[in-house]
Amino acid sequence: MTKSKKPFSHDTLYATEKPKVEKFSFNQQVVDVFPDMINRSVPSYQNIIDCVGKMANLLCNSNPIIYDLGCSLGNVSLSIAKHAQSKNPKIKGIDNSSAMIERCQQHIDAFSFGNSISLKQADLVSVALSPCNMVVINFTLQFIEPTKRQNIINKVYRALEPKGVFVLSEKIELSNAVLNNVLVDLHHEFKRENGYSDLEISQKRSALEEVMRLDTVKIHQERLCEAGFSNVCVWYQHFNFVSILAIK
Ligand SMILES: Nc1ncnc2c1ncn2[C@@H]1O[C@H](C[S@+](CC[C@H]([NH3+])C(=O)[O-])CC(=O)[O-])[C@@H](O)[C@H]1O
Ligand SMILES: O=C(O)C(=O)Cc1ccccc1
Repeated sequence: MTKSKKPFSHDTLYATEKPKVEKFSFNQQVVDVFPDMINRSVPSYQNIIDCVGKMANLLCNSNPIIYDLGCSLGNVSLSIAKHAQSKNPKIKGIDNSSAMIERCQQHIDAFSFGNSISLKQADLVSVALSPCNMVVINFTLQFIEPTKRQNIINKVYRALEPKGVFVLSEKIELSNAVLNNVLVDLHHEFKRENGYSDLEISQKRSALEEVMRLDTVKIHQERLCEAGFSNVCVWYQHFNFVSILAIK
């Protein structure tokens, strides 16, 4: 029997007070509200998605192989398929959440780009990457245990062909506590403006505490340098959300 395609819902996961806030996980409940949650929680999310598609078109030659690591519902993959259509990309989306991958496949099937995107359920820590021309990790490294991050970046570097493109987007923290608090407050204000209450903001913050560990931009740059990247810049920042471009 085919699964019914439930429409996505408004995110109210943390709207009522919980006796105990469980650790955040990318389960079915999160998948069902994911588009609403990510757009209302990540400043300039849609703009970053569009720009990454345009970068693929600008920076890749014909027939590129492109990884979307931590693909969720495939928004990066779909943006690349759309903006870089004339380059005939072969896009590989990977995510370790079975609920996400299943819904991502339905989402991609609804578009006509299905034959350029293939999906796989796997953990970024252990998955092997084939030779490729571009890798995107959009807001996913932050969910991986910090001690395992360098190996993933090394693996990306080794898989990329010369002139290969790496886009790494992350929520960050600043080592300067005064400035860090300002950016955190600005982000919370962004969430309030998008309809989240103080209770929702604080319960989600507790849920994410052990699951999402943030690095500074300096740590990210050092990891990229350690892996071998010599061309690295921050190409986008909105509050405490950044996107870094590295070219091999
Ligand atoms: N170890 C892991 N291995 C593979 N996937 C993982 C792992 N840990 C977490 N994930 C997956 O990483 C994704 C993070 S969301 C990415 C948004 C997307 N890139 C987007 O541009 O829409 C970001 C967010 O929700 O803030 C989820 O789908 C997890 O299942
Ligand atoms: O919601 C937040 O506060 C965030 O930091 C971003 C986020 C977005 C979606 C899932 C997990 C974290």
